[in-house]
Amino acid sequence: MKLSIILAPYDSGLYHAGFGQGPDAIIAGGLVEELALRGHDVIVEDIGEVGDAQRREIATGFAVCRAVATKVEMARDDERFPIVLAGNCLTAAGAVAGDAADSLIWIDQHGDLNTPETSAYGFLDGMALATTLGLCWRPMTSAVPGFQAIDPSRCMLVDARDLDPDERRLLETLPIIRAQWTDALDNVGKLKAAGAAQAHLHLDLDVHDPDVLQVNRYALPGGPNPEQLRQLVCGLAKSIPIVGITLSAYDPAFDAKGEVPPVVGQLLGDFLAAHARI
Ligand SMILES: NC(=[NH2+])NCCC[C@H](N)C(=O)O
Repeated sequence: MKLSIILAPYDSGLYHAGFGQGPDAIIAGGLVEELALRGHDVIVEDIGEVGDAQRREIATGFAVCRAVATKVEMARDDERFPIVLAGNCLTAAGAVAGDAADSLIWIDQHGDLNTPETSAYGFLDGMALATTLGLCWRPMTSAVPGFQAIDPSRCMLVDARDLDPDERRLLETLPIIRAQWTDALDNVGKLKAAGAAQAHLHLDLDVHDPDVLQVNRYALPGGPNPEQLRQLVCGLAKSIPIVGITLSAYDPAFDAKGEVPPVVGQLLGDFLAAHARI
C-alpha cells in the first residue's frame, strides 16, 4: 500500500518538546523500516515549524491543524493512506479535515471534551474531541481547509476512563457512542446506523494500561495492553472503512526502555494488513 506518514511534532505550541518528541522517536525506532519490510511504499514528511513566532499555544495548535489538513489531503490526492504521528491530540481536527472522514473513532484514556468554559487549565488537548465535533473553537476550525465538524452521533469514544465532571455532564447531553476497549467492535454497528461511511481513527497512545506500557505523564490504571489494542484496531479496520489515522501523545521521557516505538510499528503494520482486506 502507498502510505504517507505525516509528522506533526508539537506539544502545546512547542516544536519538538515533550509529546513533540514522540513522532521522531517512533521513526527512530524503525517504523519506516518495519512498514517497508511489510511491502509498503512509505514517504515521511514533517510539517516543520508553523505558527507564530511567539509560539502561542492556540495560534500554533491551529496552524498545525491547517498544515496537517493540507498534507493529508495531498496524501489522499496521491492515493496514499495518511498516518499522522502527532504530539498533540488537537492535531486530529486537522487530520479529520484532510481525510474527509464523516465519522470518528476516538480511543483515549481521556474524553478531551472540555471547552474553554469548562477546562480547568485551558489545556487545548483536553478540548481536542470537543473541537473536532464543532463544540468549540469554531472560528479557528473554520480556517482549517476542509474542516467539517463530525456529528456527535457518528463518534465513538473508546475507553475514556479519566473524565472531568463537566465532561461527564456534557456526555449525558450528547449522542456520542460510549464504549470500552472490550466492546468497541460491538458498537461499530451503531456508528454505521448513524450514517458513518468513512471513519477517522484517533488513537491517543495513553489509552494503554500504564502498568504495562507507560507512554506519558497520564497513568490512570485500566485500559488495554498492546496486544489487546492491536486486536481492537485490526478488528475496527475490518469493520468499517477507515480513511486516516492519528497517533498522539507519546512522550519518550516516560519510556526509558524505548518500548513504545516497536509497539506502534506492530500495531500499524497489522492495522494496515487488516485494512487492506476490506
Ligand atoms: N489529550 C490529553 N492529553 N488530554 C488530557 C486532558 C486532561 C484534562 N481532562 C484536561 O482537560 O485538561
